Amino acid sequence: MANQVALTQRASWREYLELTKPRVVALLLLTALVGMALATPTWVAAEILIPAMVGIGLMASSAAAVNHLVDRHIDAKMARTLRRPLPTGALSPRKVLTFAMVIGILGYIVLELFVNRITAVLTLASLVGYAVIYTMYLKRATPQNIVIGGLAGAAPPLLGWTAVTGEIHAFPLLLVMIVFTWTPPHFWALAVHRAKDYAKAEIPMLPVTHGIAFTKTCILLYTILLTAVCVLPYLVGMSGWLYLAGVSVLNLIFLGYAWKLKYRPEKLTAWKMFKFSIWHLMLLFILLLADHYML
Ligand code: HEM
Ligand SMILES: CC(C)=CCC/C(C)=C/CC/C(C)=C/COP(=O)(O)OP(=O)(O)O
Repeated sequence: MANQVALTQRASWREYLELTKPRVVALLLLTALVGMALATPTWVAAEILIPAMVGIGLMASSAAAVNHLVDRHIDAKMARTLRRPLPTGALSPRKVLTFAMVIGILGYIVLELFVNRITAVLTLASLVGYAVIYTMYLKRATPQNIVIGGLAGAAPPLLGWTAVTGEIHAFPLLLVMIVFTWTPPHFWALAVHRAKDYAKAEIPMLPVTHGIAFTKTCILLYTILLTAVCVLPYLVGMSGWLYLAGVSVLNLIFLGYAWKLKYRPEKLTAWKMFKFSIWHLMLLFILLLADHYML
């Protein structure tokens, strides 16, 4: 009996954790950390680093939980998402709403009290951008949904920077541009792989509205654009040769995938490109960090 109770409790913890899209939030937090680090020549003071990571992490998790809540009916129609806590009935909509509100408000208070107003307000704007503008409106309205909605997910490097300096600067905006141009190849590669799922759920993702061939062309064009945007931190003197050399290798591999997907696709090329997109962005931000502290 006691074991049974412990098992139920553990299962429910896992479900709340799943609501927060933990791996996505972890990568968002890495980009915020790099935004903080690049804002100062020394290491970031723990008094800012800890509350900024906690506050941004809580608010991004809250946005992810709202996305689970609002999308529960379409998630139930797609093979990839039908085992989520709301479609399975493991959590009720009321519990998810309460959870999202509690962690969202907590995150805002942490940023407002221990970081600064500008970071709190910009993080709130990102939460609204993803949970309301993207999830409730754009996702169902236009195939450009993820391009525009991508701005919310691209904001964390700027949030990190403002947490340390209290002001907006062109340097973190370059990092925002990198994540912004990375998002279409990241998502459309997955959408090509899962096009049937999105069609079944009647979500107007690009492969559904404009076909697979056109989506692959867009992926290739955005990947070329991303390659150019990634050079900007080096050109403005924000990063050095270590970043430039590393990011060039990453971009060559990413371009290779985009080219293969368009002209020589195999069954799993789109899925492999999606998987690589995550390594691409993670290693790119680690390179920025290494370049900043090692050189
Ligand atoms: C509008 C923008 C975005 C859209 C539509 C999008 C879409 C998706 C989707 C549908 C998945 C799930 C794939 C699966 O079920 O395996 C995914 C996975 C992922 N995304 Fe994104 N994404 C976006 C932006 C971002 C951003 C900004 C980041 C981080 C900086 C990110 C990081 C990740 C990571 C780490 C995963 C893997 C999660 C896992 O393995 O559980 N995404 N993305
Ligand atoms: C405060 C702040 C920084 C907010 C960041 C917002 C955030 C969590 C962005 C992640 C983007 C993402 C995973 C989109 C997928 O949604 P989807 O509904 O298209 O994918 P799904 O079908 O897997 O749910």
